[in-house]
Amino acid sequence: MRTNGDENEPRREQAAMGAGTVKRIGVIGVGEIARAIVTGLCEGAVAPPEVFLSPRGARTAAQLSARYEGVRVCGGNQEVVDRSDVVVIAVRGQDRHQALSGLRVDGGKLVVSVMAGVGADDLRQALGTDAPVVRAIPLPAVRERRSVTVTCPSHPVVDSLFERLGGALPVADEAAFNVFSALTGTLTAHYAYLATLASWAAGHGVAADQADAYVRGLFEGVGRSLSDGTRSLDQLAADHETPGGSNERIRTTWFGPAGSASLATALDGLLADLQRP
Ligand SMILES: NC(=O)C1=CN([C@@H]2O[C@H](COP(=O)(O)OP(=O)(O)OC[C@H]3O[C@@H](n4cnc5c(N)ncnc54)[C@H](OP(=O)(O)O)[C@@H]3O)[C@@H](O)[C@H]2O)C=CC1
Repeated sequence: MRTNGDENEPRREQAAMGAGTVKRIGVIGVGEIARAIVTGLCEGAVAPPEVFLSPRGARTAAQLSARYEGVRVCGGNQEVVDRSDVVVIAVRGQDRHQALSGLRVDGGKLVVSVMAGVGADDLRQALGTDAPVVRAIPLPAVRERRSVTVTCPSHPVVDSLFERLGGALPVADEAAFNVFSALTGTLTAHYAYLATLASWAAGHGVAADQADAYVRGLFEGVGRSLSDGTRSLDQLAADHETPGGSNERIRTTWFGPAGSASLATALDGLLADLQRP
């Protein structure tokens, strides 16, 4: 695994040169995460893969095929499978039966599922295939080839595919995979936290645009400090805190043991649901 940051520039260049082995990628379910994956693979790439898209969602598929030369929209999901070496399943979990029923996927294909909460066995059964099934957790920043994607099980072709999009983090089993999946469920709470800070400031008479810009700037700085892997997360917190000062006050009064426990309980509940067969 590699981390985000400027040290990744050579890797982005390598990605832009089209390094990697997958030549034909199919995508069933062309929504937001599919758009990010296809954009990351194709934008500025010298030798991007051929990409075959399902006819749904039509609007995004049409936009991607208009923008990138090697991207085509197929007449149906079976055609996507037939034309591809690697098939990415990117429908919502509840749509998988409709999207996959009746599909023939021979054992020579490689299936990559990005659906949250759908186990590999479940998917293999739904497809009635003995093709290898790899689960992955791409995030929207794969669009800029800046996000590490957790994969399970490790597969050289899939890992190299996600290396092109910012990095691959293969994990040993689906239990670990689900823990990482639960972590990704915390992202929008983070944005909501920032929005709450800005709105609190505006509520105290600060111009809303100034509050918004200031909060963004504060946390961009925090984000940059995370790329310093030599300091633990606890150390980073301590380094930002004066004993008895404002940060310690807010951390201990608002996010004390009860706050931590409440977050852990929410994560435990999410994990239990992700593990449910
Ligand atoms: N968004 C994210 O950040 C991430 C999402 N995921 C996972 O990716 C999956 C998709 O999420 P997301 O992209 O946000 O969802 P979207 O709703 O944006 O995209 C899902 C797409 O699936 C299409 N679809 C529905 N039924 C079929 C079908 N029968 N055949 C082909 N395509 C179909 C929909 O088409 P239509 O528009 O025509 O209904 C839609 O375009 C989910 O399982 C989610 O858990 C994983 C990691 C991150």
